[in-house]
Amino acid sequence: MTLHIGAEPGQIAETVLMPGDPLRAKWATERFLSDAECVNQVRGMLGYTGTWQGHRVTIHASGMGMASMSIYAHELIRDYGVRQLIRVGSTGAMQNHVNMRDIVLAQTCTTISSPSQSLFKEVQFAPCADFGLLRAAHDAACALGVPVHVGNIYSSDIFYDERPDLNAIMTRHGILAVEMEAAELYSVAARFGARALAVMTVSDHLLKNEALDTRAREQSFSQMFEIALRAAFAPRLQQV
Ligand SMILES: O=P(O)(O)O[C@H]1O[C@H](CO)[C@@H](O)[C@H]1O
Ligand SMILES: O=c1cc[nH]c(=O)[nH]1
Repeated sequence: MTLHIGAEPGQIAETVLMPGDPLRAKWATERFLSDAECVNQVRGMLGYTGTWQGHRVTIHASGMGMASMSIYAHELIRDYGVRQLIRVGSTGAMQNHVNMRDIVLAQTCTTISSPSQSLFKEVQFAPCADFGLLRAAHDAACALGVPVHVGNIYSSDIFYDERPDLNAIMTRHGILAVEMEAAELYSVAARFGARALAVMTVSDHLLKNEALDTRAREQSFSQMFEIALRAAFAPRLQQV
């Protein structure tokens, strides 16, 4: 047990999928995993371990925001020996060519504040995805015929943003979409030598003012989970 995770040693798999929403973790477990057991309920941050096509995997929520992600990624890697972490989240598109429900793979993340900044100070660290996971996720999306975009995203620590000028700068510089966890996930994974990737579904469009409802965000992102699971267990990665 850690301060925030109630699982016993060995109850968490080396691969963890991390949705922000605990109820998305429950939904995805019921849909994708066999022989699943609930391994964490502390603070309602649900985590489940089971198998997908014979591979052991944990689906554990991160909560919203980089402060919350930072705690779970840290404890999962440091205390439970997790080796690869894939965020499975929703995101808001910032480009016209990115459409609702498209998949966004975060190659790198831009941020103006994150928990890791207290460590980096004047260093402008560039959090980036594990290339093997990124390539495997892109392959999986293409094989499934899902529209997919790979590039820079904006990890913000504010959902109700009062800085439209900032969003405009991000859009001008080609940033695909905004979300609230990936930069910190990549930074913590880098610190501990683990692999990380963020696979996201476009749930909102900042330029077109479109949005999915709450139920869709919780229970309709099956392609995103399929892509994340295929990427995690792509045959090539077993040899790493
Ligand atoms: O749907 P999740 O994975 O929670 O991701 C996005 O949704 C939340 C905001 O509504 C933030 O956590 C953001 O990153
Ligand atoms: O607009 C959005 C949509 C999802 N997540 C965010 O952080 N922002």
